[in-house]
Amino acid sequence: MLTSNPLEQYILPNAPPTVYYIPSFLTPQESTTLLEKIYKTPKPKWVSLRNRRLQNWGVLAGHCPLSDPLPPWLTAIENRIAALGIWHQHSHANNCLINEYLPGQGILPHEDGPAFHPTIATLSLSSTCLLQLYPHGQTKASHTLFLEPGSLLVLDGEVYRGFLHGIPEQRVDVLEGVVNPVRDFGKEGGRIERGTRVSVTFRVVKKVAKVSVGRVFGKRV
Ligand SMILES: O=C(O)CCC(=O)C(=O)O
Ligand SMILES: [Fe+2]
Repeated sequence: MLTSNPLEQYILPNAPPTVYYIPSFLTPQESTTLLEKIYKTPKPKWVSLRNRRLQNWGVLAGHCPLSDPLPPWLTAIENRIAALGIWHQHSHANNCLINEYLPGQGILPHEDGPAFHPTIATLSLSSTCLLQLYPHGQTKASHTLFLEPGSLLVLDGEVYRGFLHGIPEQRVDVLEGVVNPVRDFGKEGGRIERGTRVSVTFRVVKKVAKVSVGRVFGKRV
């Protein structure tokens, strides 16, 4: 079948619009290089939280978009992602959040919120995990995705705005009703042990609102 948009073949039809999942987006060499760079980063760059640790690169929400470019090793991989055309009018991401989860760690259901353009692109490295979607106001997940190392997941539009996403804090994932193909990782009901997983999430921090000249000095002109 001819499709006008090469990304269309990666849409998950059983997920809310629009989830793209590309299983082997990274080559093994790209994955290795990315992990080496992440672990070579000086220790103070890591921020430790209760259930994961993270590095935040590029523009931070509320900061000037020109303030802090991504480092070249992230720009190289972002260029590959941007070539898919996922950032719409923005053309490139300007923020990258790197999360490291030990087995049993995860991230509670949350939304990334209005500070970002409503598209997220996440690379998974080193371990598989489940990512669950929760319609706003519901505590039960409506959709479960299986993320394998080397994959790229893109959440765009309605699924970004109308759903929370979370990674269950568990050491073993059970393949139950997963909405994307799990290939040779297991069958329905199969159990998969988590290893240490690293995710690399690119986003576009929206332009900070311009402060009017008259208000800079605390009064209107
Ligand atoms: O690790 C992931 O795949 C998701 C990370 C995430 O949702 C976040 O940092 O906001
Ligand atoms: Fe998130």
